[in-house]
Amino acid sequence: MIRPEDLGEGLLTWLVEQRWFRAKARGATTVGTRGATALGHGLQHTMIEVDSDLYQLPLGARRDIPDHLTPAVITRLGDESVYDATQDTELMAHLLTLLADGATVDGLSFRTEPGVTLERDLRARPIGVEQSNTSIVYGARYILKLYRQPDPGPNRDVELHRALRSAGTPHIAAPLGVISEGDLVLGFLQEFLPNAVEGWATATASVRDLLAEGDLHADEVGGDFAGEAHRLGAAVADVHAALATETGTSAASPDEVDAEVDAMHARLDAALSEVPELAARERLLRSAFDAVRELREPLTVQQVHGDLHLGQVLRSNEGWVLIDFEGEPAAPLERRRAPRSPLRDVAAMLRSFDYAAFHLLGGEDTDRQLMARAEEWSDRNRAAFSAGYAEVAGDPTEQDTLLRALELDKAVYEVRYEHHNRPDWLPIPLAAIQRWSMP
Ligand SMILES: Nc1ncnc2c1ncn2[C@@H]1O[C@H](COP(=O)(O)OP(=O)(O)O)[C@@H](O)[C@H]1O
Ligand SMILES: O=P(O)(O)O[C@H]1O[C@H](CO)[C@@H](O[C@H]2O[C@H](CO)[C@@H](O)[C@H](O)[C@H]2O)[C@H](O)[C@H]1O
Repeated sequence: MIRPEDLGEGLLTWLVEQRWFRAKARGATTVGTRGATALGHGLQHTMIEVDSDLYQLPLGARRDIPDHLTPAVITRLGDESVYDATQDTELMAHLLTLLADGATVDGLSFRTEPGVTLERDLRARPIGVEQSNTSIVYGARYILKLYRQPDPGPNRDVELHRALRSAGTPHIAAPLGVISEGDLVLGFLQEFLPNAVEGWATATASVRDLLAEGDLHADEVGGDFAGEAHRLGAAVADVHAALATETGTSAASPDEVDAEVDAMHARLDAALSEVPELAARERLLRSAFDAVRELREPLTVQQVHGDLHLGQVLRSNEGWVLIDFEGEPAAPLERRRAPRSPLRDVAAMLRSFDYAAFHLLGGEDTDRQLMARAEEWSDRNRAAFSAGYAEVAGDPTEQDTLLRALELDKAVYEVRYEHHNRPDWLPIPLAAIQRWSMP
């Protein structure tokens, strides 16, 4: 068995470089083993505790490392290189076999969903996209997501996919199997959509088309996205309706509404302390949040996606599919599981249209004509999305006070997110907040 403690500084240095390692600012100082299971074929499943956080780290070790595995090497131990096994196609193929067998190895169980029989011997490949976890694709049939920092208890991604599957919505990738250890869900196998394209890629291609055509309007260029935006709105509304049927809805009490508004103010406080440029808009933001306290209609809450944006929707041959129901990254488990207004997802997607429209333009001295075009694209697609949503689950624009507060709250969240992760993109949410404040 490989003991992570024996990998020393090499492991600590490697960990902080991984996209999925969450405590980057704090760094990694100590590593301990919380579980190690030999799964056969040289694959070792390992749970490590880095300082006080639990991570999943499948490991492999070889004397001679083939070229394609060199980037996965963590460090050397004796005469072997120890590496991240998620990048080893042979070892990952073995995981599919364990799932197909319904195996149990020590405490780890590999189970398919009821009625699912898996195809075996499919070629495994790491998906190789930027993501918070690590996913492996099998043939063109399945995708397995290994949660890098699994939460104890029911896994929201799995539970909500199961609920949506049972409601029969076509707007998800079917759940096919789960790898777990006790109450920790470690892996989730789903149908892979081979020809699907991320919403962000198609939307931003459309924006590029428009910006390249200085004289044409958004509805005149070849890559107009409004039809897709409309269908996406309807798909999100269908998912909300299905979640409401399967997991219920309730009316938030006045105290709960107050708590929600207090949380918006608290997020703003945190953002203000890090990004002083926001101070000029503080009054506008606080009054938009407080307006929610005065709403007359009861606030309906239910399970929602929780982290919706154009990178979380795929356009498949059959239509739009929503993925990744884990909820807002980095939010505490309780907050991710709590029922929320479905307008949170709507607001988040509206923000995403704004991002897609403006992400190419950057700072303040941008060409006015291009800014006007981007705004036109954003308005057109936001309206189309809302209209598509309205056809299935009620018009979100009729709740404009709530929608405005939720969009601004999301923009404040994005200010912090960009400040920490992509400072070059900070002007996008800042400029959006600035535009709102204009008459
Ligand atoms: N069912 C699927 N079919 C095809 N591609 C998928 C599927 N699910 C996810 N993907 C691809 O994998 C990427 C990461 O998936 P996601 O569930 O968002 O992982 P993470 O939680 O790590 O961000 C997505 O952006 C998408 O490109
Ligand atoms: O995809 P994640 O679940 O990790 O979500 C986080 O990262 C997103 C960026 O990858 C971030 O989304 C923001 O940028 C998107 C463009 O890259 C844009 O479409 C979104 O509207 C915007 O919020 C998301 O906020 C964050 O939680």
